[in-house]
Amino acid sequence: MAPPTGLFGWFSSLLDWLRSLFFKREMELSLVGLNKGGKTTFVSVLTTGQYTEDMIPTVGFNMRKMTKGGVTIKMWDLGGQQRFRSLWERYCRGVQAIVFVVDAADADSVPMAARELHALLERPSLKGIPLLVLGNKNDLPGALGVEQLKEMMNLKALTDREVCVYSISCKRQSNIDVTLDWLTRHAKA
Ligand SMILES: Nc1nc2c(ncn2[C@@H]2O[C@H](COP(=O)(O)OP(=O)(O)OP(=O)(O)O)[C@@H](O)[C@H]2O)c(=O)[nH]1
Ligand SMILES: [Mg+2]
Repeated sequence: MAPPTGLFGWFSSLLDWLRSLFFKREMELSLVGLNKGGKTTFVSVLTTGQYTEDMIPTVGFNMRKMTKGGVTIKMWDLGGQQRFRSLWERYCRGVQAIVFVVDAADADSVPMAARELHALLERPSLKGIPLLVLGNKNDLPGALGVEQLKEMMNLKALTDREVCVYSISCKRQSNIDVTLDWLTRHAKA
């Protein structure tokens, strides 16, 4: 971790540290979404702080763990290719949040992403689990914004759970901090 600068930075790291001593919490989340959306890249940015260009498609799934402000986050990073989508439901059961990553710069893929999302969330085993939709690759020209994604993916129809949407870029590391804040707020007490 980079040393904090100034008194405020020092004080806030101290608070983080104290919080982590007294309030250890954990959470489990699953990352789903069509292939090439950027799920594995997102996990890599969160855990290493580095953006790497040459990701290989996920076969089956990967599991990664990280700790942030006393919250241990266990992440199931699932393969998005057609043949792995039948695994999603099993790995989403019992998690504190489902994170659905969309390639916001590939508008043609959004209807298919929306179909897969709604089909997944119809499963009774996943009832009520909070959903975070990440419109990734907002560094690319023409990337869809939050309102466009809400509309195109018919997110208004999801009324039985908390739904949040952020526009992010793993490449520019934009909005990664607010995403991580949302996640840690959903840890088990
Ligand atoms: N421009 C841009 N490209 C990105 C961004 N995030 C990821 N990519 C690229 O998108 C491609 C796919 O990324 P992955 O992380 O492998 O996607 P995935 O969702 O894990 O794909 P599967 O494992 O097949 O489901 C890679 O070439 C990444 O470099 C981003 O924020 N901006
Ligand atoms: Mg992947």
